[in-house]
Amino acid sequence: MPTSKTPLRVVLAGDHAGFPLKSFIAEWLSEGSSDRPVELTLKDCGAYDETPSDYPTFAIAVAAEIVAGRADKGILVCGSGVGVSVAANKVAGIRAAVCHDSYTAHQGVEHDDMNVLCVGGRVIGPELAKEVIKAFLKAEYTPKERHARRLEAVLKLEREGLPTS
Ligand SMILES: O=C(CO)[C@H](O)[C@H](O)[C@H](O)COP(=O)(O)O
Repeated sequence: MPTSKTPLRVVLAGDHAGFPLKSFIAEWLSEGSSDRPVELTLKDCGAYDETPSDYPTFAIAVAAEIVAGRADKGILVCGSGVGVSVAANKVAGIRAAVCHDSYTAHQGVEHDDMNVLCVGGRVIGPELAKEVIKAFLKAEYTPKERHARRLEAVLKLEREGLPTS
């Protein structure tokens, strides 16, 4: 994670169904926008128009940036947020969730170390999306013992699969 002096590295992507909202988000978070919630750099991995496309492509693009250490947090947009979250969560190291309210968006980071926020472009409008994204980007994981214990159990499941007994 960045220090207070380092900009947050954010990666954004979405399919055709998410394209209108993703475009709005990209413009809002772009360099030069006066309204950005935190210091950040933004990488936009597409889609770049509403030509029908497949959401796993974009979940993979965002997950790859995070797993490679080139981004700190990701934002994915599809029709409902579900497709991209299901796909992104298949990647080790990704903790993605659909959030359409700001409490879930910040609590998911604080308790669960969520690193990818998924939103549905056919579900929420741009102003609510801004509130949700603002909460997500500003939040930091709180390494309390109970959160760390639960997160470690999740990471063990990711590493080892289901317990045999
Ligand atoms: O929203 C989704 C699933 O919950 C998907 O990720 C896609 O965005 C959606 O299925 C696209 O729908 P379309 O009918 O192909 O436009």
